[in-house]
Amino acid sequence: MEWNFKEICIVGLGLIGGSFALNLKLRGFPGKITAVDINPEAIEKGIELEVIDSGSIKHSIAESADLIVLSTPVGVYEEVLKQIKPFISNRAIVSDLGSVKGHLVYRCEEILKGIAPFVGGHPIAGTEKSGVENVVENLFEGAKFIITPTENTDREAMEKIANLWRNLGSEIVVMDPYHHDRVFAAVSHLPHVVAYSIVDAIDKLSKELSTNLFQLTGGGFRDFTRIAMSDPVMWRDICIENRENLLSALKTFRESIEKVEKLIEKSDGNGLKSFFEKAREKRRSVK
Ligand SMILES: NC(=O)c1ccc[n+]([C@@H]2O[C@H](COP(=O)([O-])OP(=O)(O)OC[C@H]3O[C@@H](n4cnc5c(N)ncnc54)[C@H](O)[C@@H]3O)[C@@H](O)[C@H]2O)c1
Ligand SMILES: O=C(O)C(=O)C[C@]1(C(=O)O)C=C[C@@H](O)C=C1
Repeated sequence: MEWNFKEICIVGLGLIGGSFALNLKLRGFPGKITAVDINPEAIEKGIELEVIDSGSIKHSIAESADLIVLSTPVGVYEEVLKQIKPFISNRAIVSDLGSVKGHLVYRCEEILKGIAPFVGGHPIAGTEKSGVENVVENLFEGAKFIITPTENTDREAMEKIANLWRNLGSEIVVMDPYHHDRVFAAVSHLPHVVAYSIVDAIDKLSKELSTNLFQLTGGGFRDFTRIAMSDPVMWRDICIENRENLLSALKTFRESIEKVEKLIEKSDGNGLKSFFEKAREKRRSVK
């Protein structure tokens, strides 16, 4: 296996940054792994779990890295890049693992102009948990890793990032950054917002019925709302950074809800059956 990098510094050592570090180690990455986090406990835990070799709350730890990977919530990217900028070596590449790309990728390129090449990336794997204490072995194995180049992207840097993720067992998909945001507004951001909203609705219904409905839930509720246990800061930032695409996906979702609502109102059995059949076939086609 060719690794191309000698020292990787992860900025934001949470579930995803920590899982990235852990799986680099499990796959035999021979170099050093360091991390920066505003939370000293994340660094302590990362060292204790042997996920990183060393870490700090100071950005200066990144100065010997030849790869710096952002894995904070997307809302602080700008602040983080400005803080780390003075410490980026002239050999380093900067990449990220964030859930929103589009304008953010261009903003990162702008901040790093003349300093380091930036390669936007997004692993399509995760869990509803957060924090380095919840790292997952083989999280990226068989998962897609989206790379979002722009017309400015350094192709050699991009190939090195693609190779690194292939080494972790991921399948590389190359996508335009703005297209990425429309796609993931639909398949990831919309379901999360809907899951949080379902919980909100059931909470209201609990009050209406003077019954704690959450004590009476079964598998349907559990399967549907697992992701409503996801980190609120991460999802706040995703919703704001991908606002336009998410609003447009929500509009389409509202049309679907209105459609099924009308069928129920009319007690249209055939209509409902065909609506459910179509959705069932689509869902069954997804592995
Ligand atoms: N959780 C998922 O399923 C998932 C999947 C793919 C991508 N992502 C993306 O990965 C990134 C990280 O998500 P996560 O689930 O690991 O979140 P997390 O909450 O587990 O970890 C985020 C870490 O960033 C640190 N942090 C916050 N602000 C910081 C700052 N200014 N400087 C340095 N560190 C800071 C936090 O202390 C925390 O340790 C996000 O951008 C998210 O969109 C998440
Ligand atoms: O499995 C989960 O808990 C996830 O939410 C993972 C998930 C997703 O929506 O599929 C969440 C956000 C990411 O950017 C990528 C993956």
